[in-house]
Amino acid sequence: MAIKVAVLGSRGRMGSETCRAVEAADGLDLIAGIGSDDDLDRAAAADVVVDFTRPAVVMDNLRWCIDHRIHAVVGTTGFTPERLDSLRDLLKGTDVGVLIAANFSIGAALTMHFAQQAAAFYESAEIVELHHPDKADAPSGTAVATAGKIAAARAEAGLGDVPDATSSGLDGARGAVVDGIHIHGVRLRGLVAHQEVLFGAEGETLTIRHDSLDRASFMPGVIAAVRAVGDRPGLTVGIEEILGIG
Ligand SMILES: NC(=O)C1=CN([C@@H]2O[C@H](COP(=O)(O)OP(=O)(O)OC[C@H]3O[C@@H](n4cnc5c(N)ncnc54)[C@H](OP(=O)(O)O)[C@@H]3O)[C@@H](O)[C@H]2O)C=CC1
Ligand SMILES: O=C(O)C1=N[C@H](C(=O)O)C[C@H](O)C1
Repeated sequence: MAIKVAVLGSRGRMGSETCRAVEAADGLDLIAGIGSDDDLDRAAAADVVVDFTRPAVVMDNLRWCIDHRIHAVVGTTGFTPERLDSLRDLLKGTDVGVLIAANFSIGAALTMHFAQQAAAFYESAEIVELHHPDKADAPSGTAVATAGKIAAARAEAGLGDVPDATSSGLDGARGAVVDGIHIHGVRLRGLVAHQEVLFGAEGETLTIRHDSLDRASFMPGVIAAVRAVGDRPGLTVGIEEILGIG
């Protein structure tokens, strides 16, 4: 039987791309596209809700999904450790699956995986994320997730703080610091979603770069997550396990 899918944020950049991908996918049936003015009850018959909305509304959407026993695939950014803990609490004792990924592209998942592997070998690490200028949040969710993985690998390897002698400068000149890793954000017309992870040690640097040139790049991951989420009760963070690199 087809999986019935509702898309929240269906008139947005990612939501509209997702509606097209769901309609084109075998075994998936798009039953509702929901915008900010629409009643969520239009999604009540869905097996899976896909959320590409805004950090400010996504938690309310997920509470509604869990209350209605509907699985959710979430690409919206803004998931702090506190938000993830509160979702785990809400999911306890249910068979609902929620899968959240800051980035559904294969290349971004591989970038994070490679960055985590490289992190233990380099004294310095910084991230540059580059996006279209209509993006509302900074730094990107992908950069925040990447910083978390690098920081965890550094801690496990016993590395201390990244070296940085800056003692004076303009606010923001060294980027935002997430888990001890500096993240620099670029917003430029013409871009979609791009990230460079830079590592440095004495006499060498390593740069891992990923470019999403089209939002189509996110769709294989979204569709795979929609197919998988019903068999994964509880909270899944990232698509690494679905790709077999988790
Ligand atoms: N995980 C991933 O792979 C990716 C994640 N993202 C993330 O996805 C999110 C959306 O990005 P993007 O599509 O570019 O943003 P857009 O601004 O293009 O789309 C967001 C949409 O959400 C709608 N919306 C807002 N509130 C609600 C609500 N309560 N119910 C239903 N719809 C609502 C908006 O409608 P309205 O205009 O009417 O307010 C808008 O159409 C961001 O957090 C972004 O970072 C983006 C790309 C890839
Ligand atoms: O807003 C975007 O466009 C993107 N958002 C996600 C993020 O913040 O990491 C994923 C990707 O970078 C595109």
